Amino acid sequence: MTGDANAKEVPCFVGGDVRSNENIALTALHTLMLREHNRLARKLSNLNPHWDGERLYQEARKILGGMSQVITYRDYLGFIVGPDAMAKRLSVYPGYDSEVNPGISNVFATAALRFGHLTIQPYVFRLDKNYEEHPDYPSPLLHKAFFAPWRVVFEGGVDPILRGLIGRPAKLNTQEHMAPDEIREKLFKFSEDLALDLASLNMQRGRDHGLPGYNAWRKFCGLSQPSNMYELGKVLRNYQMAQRLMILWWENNGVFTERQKRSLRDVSFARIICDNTGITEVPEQPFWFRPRGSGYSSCSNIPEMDLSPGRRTHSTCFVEMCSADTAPPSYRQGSALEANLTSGLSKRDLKSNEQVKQVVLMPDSLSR
Ligand code: HEM
Repeated sequence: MTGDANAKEVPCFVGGDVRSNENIALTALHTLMLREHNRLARKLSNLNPHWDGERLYQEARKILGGMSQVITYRDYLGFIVGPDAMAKRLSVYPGYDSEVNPGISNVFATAALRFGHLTIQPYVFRLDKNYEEHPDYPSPLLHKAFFAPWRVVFEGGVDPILRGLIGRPAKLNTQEHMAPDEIREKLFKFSEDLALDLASLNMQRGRDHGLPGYNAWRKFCGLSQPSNMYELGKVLRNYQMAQRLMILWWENNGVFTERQKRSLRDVSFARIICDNTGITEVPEQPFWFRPRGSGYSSCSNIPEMDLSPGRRTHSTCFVEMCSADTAPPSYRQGSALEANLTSGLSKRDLKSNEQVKQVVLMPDSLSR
């Protein structure tokens, strides 16, 4: 499915993993390597006319596997880890060591290698043969290039895209420019029912995988472990960001007033069911199973949360009553604030309260 008016029906490329279609730049690289495989197979066939198809495939595949390691280790990694790490850890292959566990560590896949997400440009550049913006196929915004194989098939093939990858730089990674909205607000916008947020996915995936927190990794790297706002500001070289990070959790000072916190502590899952469904009788403790009867209450007996501490006369307010200028910073910045801990998103990247939209999930008959 795509939301682009020019989109044409083109099945996804088959590449062993559906992600070969994830964006057209990735599709272009997969296509390049696939062509290289076939080119090698043709050459090998000329050299060894007696080889059958299976042998040609396996030999070409073996060469390509070696090629991809040479290029990754010799040509790419040096730019990522720097010459010292290359010299210390990646210089000469020391030979097979059965004691070395070849598995990738959890933190590498779930956090470290995802550094690449901060190098993503908001456009997929497409350049002509002079390495200038392509006159016929301009560079699409990234969200218009997710799962869009039709752009490769009908818009000039892979050459303009490959020129764009080598003829334009990766995004510079700074505290003020971390993840662009193309991946924060519009990830897979046209192929998912709701757009996703890659920075949030990364953080949540870190929690799913039980990764230790920021200070644990600083310790691992021999760095200090900030324990208050001042120290955090110092290591981030950004006191404003440290302050925003420190007020994330709902019980922290400055997020809710004391009255609001008291009111929040009265919240109950039973009441939420009553308020948002046609159900009129619920167990007071929905997580404790008991057959209907004792322990069940009519919704009219279950107290509602008191929203009055959120009236707009207060300097802090419940989010649904706030306008952007009266909302405390934690709300103005929305859930993306949390992203700052690992990715340091800029204020301008963060969602303003005005942009928070209500999601209607209930049929009309049930909404009150
Ligand atoms: C347009 C470019 C990219 C997009 C849209 C993208 C998107 C994604 C998505 C959606 C995931 C899964 C997130 C989750 O549910 O946890 C992911 C995982 C990942 N990404 Fe990217 N990514 C891109 C580029 C990159 C780059 C350039 C790198 C590294 C150089 C990278 C490294 C990774 C790694 C290591 C994972 C975890 C894979 C796994 O453990 O299965 N990504 N990416």
